[in-house]
Order: sequence, then C-alpha cells, then structure tokens
Amino acid sequence: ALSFGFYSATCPAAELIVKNAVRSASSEDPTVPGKLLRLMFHDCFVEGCDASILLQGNETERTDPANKSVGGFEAIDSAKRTLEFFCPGIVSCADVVVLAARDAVEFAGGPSVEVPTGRRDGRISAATNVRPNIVDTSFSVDQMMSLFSSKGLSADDLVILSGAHTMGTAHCSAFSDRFRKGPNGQMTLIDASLDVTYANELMQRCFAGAASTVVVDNDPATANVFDNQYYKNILSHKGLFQSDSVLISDGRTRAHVERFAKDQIGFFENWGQSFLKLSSVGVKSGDEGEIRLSCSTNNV
Ligand code: HEM
Ligand SMILES: [Ca+2]
Ligand SMILES: [Ca+2]
Repeated sequence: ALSFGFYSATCPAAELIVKNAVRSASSEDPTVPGKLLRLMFHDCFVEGCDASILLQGNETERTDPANKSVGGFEAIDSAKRTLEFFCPGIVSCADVVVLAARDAVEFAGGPSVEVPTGRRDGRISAATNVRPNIVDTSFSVDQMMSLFSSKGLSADDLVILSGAHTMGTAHCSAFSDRFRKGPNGQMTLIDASLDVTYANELMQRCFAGAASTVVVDNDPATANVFDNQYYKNILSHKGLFQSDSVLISDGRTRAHVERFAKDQIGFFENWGQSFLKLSSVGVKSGDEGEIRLSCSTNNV
C-alpha cells in the first residue's frame, strides 16, 4: 500500500527535488506543466501509475499514435537524475510522474495536493495496451464513463479530471473531426455544438496547409493557468474537443459543469480528491515491480 511521506526516512528531500525540477523546467518552458499532467493521465490509465509510459524501445506505449504528442520526459529525467545522485535506487519513476503532475498543477496556480507515495515501476510497456485504455475525443459520455469506471473512477471524476484541459495545448488533428475539409483544402464547421467565432479562430490556426506541429491552446482564455475556466468555456460552446463539448449534453455530467463554472474553490477541492484517485489507479507496491535506475529502461 502507498503512504504519505513514504520516502521520509530513505530520501527526505525526494518531494522537494521533484518540485524543484518541475519549477525550473516550467519557468524555462511554459508548456511543461500541461505536458506533465497529461503524461500522468496516460501513464495511470495504461497498466496503472507505474511509469510504463516512460519505457523506450520497440512497440512500447510511447510508440503508439495516441502517445505521439505526449511530452514532459525531459523534466522527469532531470528530476530522476538528481534523485539518483542524492538517494540512488530509492525513488520510483512512477512516483516521480505523479509528484511532477501534482507540482505542475500547483505551479500553474492550481491547488496543491498531498499525495501518498511508494509506487513501484512496472516492467511491461506494450503499444497494444494503449488504444483500449485511452479515451478518444470521439467518445460519447457513456463510453467515457465506462472506461473511467473500469479504472475505479466515477462520472464526477470524469468531469473533474477533464478540467485538466484548463491548460496545455492540442494539435489540429485532435479536433479536426469537427470540421470538413473541402476539395481545395478550405474547411467548414460540421459540428453545430461549437461557437462559430471560436470555430473560425480554430480554422484560421489550422488552415489546410498548416504544419503538423501547429498547436492551439486547450483553454483559449487562460491558457497557462490552472483554474475553472474550462467549465465556463464548455458552457459557452468553446470546448476544444468533442469529448469536452458532450459533457454539457448529458444530464449526468452537465450539473457538475455548471457548478464548477461558478465555483472555483469547489472545483479545487474536488480536484484534490479525484487527482488522488487517479494517482492510485492500478498502483504496484511492496515487492511488486522494481525501482528503475533510469526511467526509460527496465533494470537488467
Ligand atoms: C476524458 C477524456 C479525455 C480526452 C478525450 C482527452 C484528449 C486529449 C487530447 C486529444 C489532447 C491534445 C493532444 C495533442 O494534440 O497534443 C489532450 C491534451 C491534454 N489533456 Fe486530455 N483528454 C481527456 C482527459 C484528460 C485528463 C483526465 C487529463 C488529466 C487529468 C488530461 C490532461 C490533458 C492535458 C494537460 C493536455 C495538454 C497537453 C499538452 O499541453 O501537451 N486530459 N487531451
Ligand atoms: Ca502505466
Ligand atoms: Ca485555464
């Protein structure tokens, strides 16, 4: 089982070392916090929060198209390097991923959440595990709820954790299903649930010849701030992904969206609880797994 301050005797500076690494990476590059938060989500949903997403090699999770735009690896590696210097072989990469996401939210102005530690690193990372476990933007509320429920997360958790889209960016391909491309490349809006002015801005950024590296802010209003703006956006039909917009068309989720749009403190409190649940999905502890020496490879 996990516990608060798991490293207090073996590596008392562990959490501080991660926080410093996140702070310095994020102040150099404001896209880092969003990347770290998504990295954790994609780790925890596949094989549990076990750093399986960090393993490199043929056919690992990282090679799956759904993980193509996942980032934040350098910040994790930098934290791990310092940890290995001060407390070699003690702190798991799985804990670093969770702590870094926690710190990223705090760095961006969100709530600070106390998280238990003691996760062990997994030895399995298979690209084929990614698709069945990661939500696609085309999912209905039902489909999202059933995937979340298979991880022990409720409909409330779905709405609350989706609030993560209050920061970070997305590639044009992530929402191009809301538009149709004409024969000469011009785009038309086909998704009537999207605000027309907002849709026009998106089309301008993601014009037909736009580079595949072009990104759009998930939250057009407060892009780098962790706040409750996400819920206001979807209520005003400015949810970037179809999977964001559908949260207001379903009675089971809409009430929460309305509440959090008006109540940032309530959102922050609930975020803490849902984040804790996410951070304990499928964790390995005790003598399961291992403590990797390098986050990108299993120990030999
Ligand atoms: C519920 C269904 C969800 C769907 C369908 C979804 C889908 C996506 C997609 C398509 C992107 C854009 C990736 C890109 O093109 O670069 C994205 C970005 C992001 N997602 Fe989600 N997501 C979901 C839930 C979550 C959750 C639960 C979290 C975290 C708790 C999260 C955190 C993020 C963050 C922070 C970004 C920005 C990443 C960056 O800036 O690089 N998402 N999401
Ligand atoms: Ca994992
Ligand atoms: Ca925001």
